[in-house]
Amino acid sequence: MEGFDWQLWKIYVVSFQKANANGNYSLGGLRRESCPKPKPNFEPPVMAFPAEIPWTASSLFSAYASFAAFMMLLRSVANDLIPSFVLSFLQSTLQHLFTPSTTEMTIVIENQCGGLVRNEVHDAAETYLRTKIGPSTERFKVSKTPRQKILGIGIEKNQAITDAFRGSRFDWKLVSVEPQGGYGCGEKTYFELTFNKKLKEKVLSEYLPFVLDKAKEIKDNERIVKLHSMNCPYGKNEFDRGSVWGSVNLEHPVTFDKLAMDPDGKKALIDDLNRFVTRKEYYKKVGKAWKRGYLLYGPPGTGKSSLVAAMANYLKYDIYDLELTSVYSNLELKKKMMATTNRSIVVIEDIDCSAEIKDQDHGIGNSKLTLSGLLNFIDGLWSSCGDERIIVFTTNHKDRLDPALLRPGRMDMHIHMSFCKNKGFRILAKNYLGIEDHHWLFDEIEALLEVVEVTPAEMAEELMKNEDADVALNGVVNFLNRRKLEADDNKEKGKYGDNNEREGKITNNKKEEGKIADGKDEGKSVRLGADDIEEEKTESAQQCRDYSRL
Ligand SMILES: Nc1ncnc2c1ncn2[C@@H]1O[C@H](COP(=O)(O)OP(=O)(O)OP(=O)(O)O)[C@@H](O)[C@H]1O
Repeated sequence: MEGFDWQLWKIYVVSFQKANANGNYSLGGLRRESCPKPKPNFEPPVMAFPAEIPWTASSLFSAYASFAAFMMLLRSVANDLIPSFVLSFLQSTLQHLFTPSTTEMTIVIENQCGGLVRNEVHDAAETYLRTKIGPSTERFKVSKTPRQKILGIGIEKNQAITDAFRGSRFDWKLVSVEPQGGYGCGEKTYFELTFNKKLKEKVLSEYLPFVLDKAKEIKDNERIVKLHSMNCPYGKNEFDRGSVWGSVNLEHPVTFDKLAMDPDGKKALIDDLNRFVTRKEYYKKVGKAWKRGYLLYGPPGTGKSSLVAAMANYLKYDIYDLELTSVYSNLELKKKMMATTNRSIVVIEDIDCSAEIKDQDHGIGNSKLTLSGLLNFIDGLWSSCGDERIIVFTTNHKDRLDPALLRPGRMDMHIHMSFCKNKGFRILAKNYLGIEDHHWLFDEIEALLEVVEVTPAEMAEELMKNEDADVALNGVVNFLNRRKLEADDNKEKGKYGDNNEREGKITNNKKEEGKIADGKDEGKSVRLGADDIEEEKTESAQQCRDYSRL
């Protein structure tokens, strides 16, 4: 046949034989001696294999070009003649037959669960995998907002991260898809989690729950605790927009181990908090709102406010400082309480004297703040507006509180913050002077503390006066001796010694008692204090826990 390249035909036939019969031929090095010799007198157009054909690079290239052209022709003929569903069936069957079966499986974790609801697994993976960025990671993100104290790091798109969990390997990849929709369509991201097929059950029942738990723990640790106040001097930030509260970051560095408290009492409180935060299902089961009330009582300067800050730092709960003197009606109280968030501590400080309720001259019901309004928020309204709430009342005079406030179920735990005693002093000496063990002045100081009443705040002030332990502790001894002499001289001036400030407070509170009595005479239910509470009765009714043994 004129113009037909028989040499190319030979290459085609040879390579075809190799692919099917796994013979001796290979495309890169054709062994011409293996080719069947053409029959004598063999002539085109019958297939011919000239015996001595030189195999050059150009002839190989021409062969490839001819083969490609032939395949294209075949394909277009097949497309024209064979129905498309038959073609796709053949295609998938061939693919199934020739694709080696993989041992791996991939889970796709999208950022949304449908609609606008965030996929918690995606968010948890994002948080968790940040901790897995290591030397093998090629790219990752770094950011910082003005409110952040430390740099935030994040996973970069298409970056693979490898994790190990209980002896198994897991490969993660963050994939980003350009938004398809119009304006307002955010970037869509998803994680691909690839693992051995055999681990499917382990992934669903162990690994992913582990990632969720771990992410929650990381978030909790990173959480910045906020102090919300009704009259926040710094105004409202972007998170408080539309809220009745303003907030600042709670910078109070106090922790439980820095607090001068009886160790047993401190442990009991920490155990109680730990139990509370893990009992979501329990509260649901018994049909109670997930809340807890604490009453902190004791003289000024014994650490009541510090204890609230320590609780907030420990739980990573925000604090809402509710000043009852600025709340004028039950309705206002309701609005303020509804604007608080879950996982928060609502503090009402000095409830005995701050609750100088301002009745309005006009109106009834919600137009004034009443004790029953407050109780309703603790038991009724509060119960229905949120989870994981803690309410703390502080008072210098527990005996002046209305028994209704102390009823079981309202204040679950009563904590007495008392004067500085030996164990409390040791904690302060460690905090302020770094004394871990013993100091030669400790015995003298501890003997004085048995007979002298000083608050932890006063003791802390003395300890801060000098960094040299000997000098500071000598100062403490002198201070305690002075106080002892003064107390001996002024025993008749009352149990707080000659502290004029305190006397003033007591006097004022006594004045207030008068007011309260007057209020009751007038039949008003608005005074939160009470001057006729029997301590014994209240204590026994409450099964009150007293942690005064400092
Ligand atoms: N128990 C304590 N342990 C450690 N430090 C304390 C303790 N009590 C008081 N202090 C120190 O005294 C300061 C004042 O204490 P704090 O305001 O917590 O007392 P308080 O009982 O709330 O007083 P008040 O009743 O006047 O509000 C604290 O900042 C802290 O430095």
